[in-house]
Amino acid sequence: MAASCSGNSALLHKCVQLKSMCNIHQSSGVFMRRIWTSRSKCQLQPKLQSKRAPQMVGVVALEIHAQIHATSKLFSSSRVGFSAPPNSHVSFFDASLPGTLPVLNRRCVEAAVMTGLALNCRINTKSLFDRKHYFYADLPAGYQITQQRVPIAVNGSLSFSYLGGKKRSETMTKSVRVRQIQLEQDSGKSLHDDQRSRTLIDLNRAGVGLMEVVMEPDMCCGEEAAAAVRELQLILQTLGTCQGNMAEGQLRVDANVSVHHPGEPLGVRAEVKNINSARFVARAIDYEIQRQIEVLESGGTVLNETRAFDSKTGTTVSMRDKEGLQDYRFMPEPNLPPLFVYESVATVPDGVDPAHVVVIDRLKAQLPELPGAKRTRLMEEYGILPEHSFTLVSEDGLMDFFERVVQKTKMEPRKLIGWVMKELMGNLNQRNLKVTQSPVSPEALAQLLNLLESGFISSSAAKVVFQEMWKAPEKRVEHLVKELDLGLISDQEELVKICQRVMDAHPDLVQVIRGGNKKVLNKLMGAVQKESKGRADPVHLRNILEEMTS
Ligand SMILES: Nc1ncnc2c1ncn2[C@@H]1O[C@H](COP(=O)(O)OP(=O)(O)OP(=O)(O)O)[C@@H](O)[C@H]1O
Ligand SMILES: [Mg+2]
Ligand SMILES: [Mg+2]
Repeated sequence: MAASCSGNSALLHKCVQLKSMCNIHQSSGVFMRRIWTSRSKCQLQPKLQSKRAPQMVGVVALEIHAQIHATSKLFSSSRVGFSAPPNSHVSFFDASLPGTLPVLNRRCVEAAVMTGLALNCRINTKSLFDRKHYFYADLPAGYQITQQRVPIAVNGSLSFSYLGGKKRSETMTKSVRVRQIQLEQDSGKSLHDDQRSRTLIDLNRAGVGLMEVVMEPDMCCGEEAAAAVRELQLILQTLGTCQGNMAEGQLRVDANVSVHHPGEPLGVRAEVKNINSARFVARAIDYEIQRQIEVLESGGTVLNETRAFDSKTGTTVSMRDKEGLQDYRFMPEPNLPPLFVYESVATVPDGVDPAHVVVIDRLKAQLPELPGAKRTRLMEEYGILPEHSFTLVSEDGLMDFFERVVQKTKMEPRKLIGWVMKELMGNLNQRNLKVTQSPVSPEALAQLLNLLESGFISSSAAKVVFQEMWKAPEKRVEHLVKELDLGLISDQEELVKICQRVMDAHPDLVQVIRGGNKKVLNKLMGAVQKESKGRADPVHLRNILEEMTS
């Protein structure tokens, strides 16, 4: 494998065909199955393969930096704003002027505790802050305040599901361990001015609160890691602890990747830093797994190094050697006392105002319904398919839209979901609109579906009305149906007349039906619906046509 694929382009080509073997629970959680992201050439050549040791597999762990959604920074009262003019949100502390001291922002601590609870972590009622030293122009103090020794939350898990399998229609469920969540400061930003060969520093981001979610090496391929990132993003957005906009750097992923033979100790990891989209996470990891396999198979060694993902070439490139060179000289932060949070109001010591401290029970009570629970409830309560529950939960506002329609209509949720997925989402996607921007309200859609359910209009007529509602949202649904003359034909004679006209126009079809081929009746029905603009009740129409062609 290595001999023929030493160049970058060959590697890239193979990477696209990467096979990642993952042992993973299926949705029932009862049995294990293997999934393949795609097939590699090697897998298709069993003769070559059989002489070799078992194939190496990837091992992946993520470290995710999530910017805390708060109005001010972690240790200062400066505002947090993504697109503010450079250096407009910088306090003396953020710029590390001598004599300034950190003051912990309670909102950031609450966000970390809520996130810890949502990720099934144990919350440390006493946690500590440390200094981690490194020298970058955008880190004015020369160190970052973080939580290396005792972080705020530990020993959690992140469960996520995604559609996988051969046809991408099976729900795969997986759980990865969360080692810890630590509170830390973000750095500033270096802006490189290539024309004048200089670097400018913007400290607006310096000191913004971050939660670093550190996972254990429990994943095996890019697809899994991307699904984990998407799920964490949704959880954080649901909690409101991070806005999760990856393009704006609110969620940044470092992917730790190694390869080994199953059953043997883990290999040396390389860390691909600062990946800013879930899709790139998948691509970077799959590339990196394949690169490391190539290196080892051609007799080389994998370096413990930091790499960067280049989205243009789809490759990872070395940034710096990590081992040995990086000594962070960790030390306790002398300007911050231990951080105490309390299990319940009852455990808050005398003399401390419970209103001014973080109480875990209080935050637990505020936890919203999380994405995983939402999906399960949607499937159990409304009997809808897993893939539909995914879309409902992932699209902002869609689940709320769906549930409001359910409340106001007599139509079965399982039938109704088709209207939401096909008609509503189809129209929104075509026009690049969000659910909240839909001109058709849930109430209006419910009225339309009620007319359909009560037999006042046919489903094809309802689709026409839906399009009209889109164009004229101010008009009442009943009014539109009348205006378009789309109510079902209740006059039997009129329907018989239309049927006769259609039969006269299609004598060939009538002959085939009379000859015994009853399936062709559907064609005749379609022609009548076309002629009547979908105004014939299908059951009634079938009865009439059956009689007239007998
Ligand atoms: N052999 C391995 N293969 C893949 N991932 C690994 C391996 N060994 C450790 N990891 C993962 O690497 C990460 C180590 O993160 P940690 O924050 O402890 O150290 P760091 O990466 O050196 O520090 P930082 O990136 O924060 O400066 C964890 O997510 C851990 O699960
Ligand atoms: Mg880390
Ligand atoms: Mg790291």
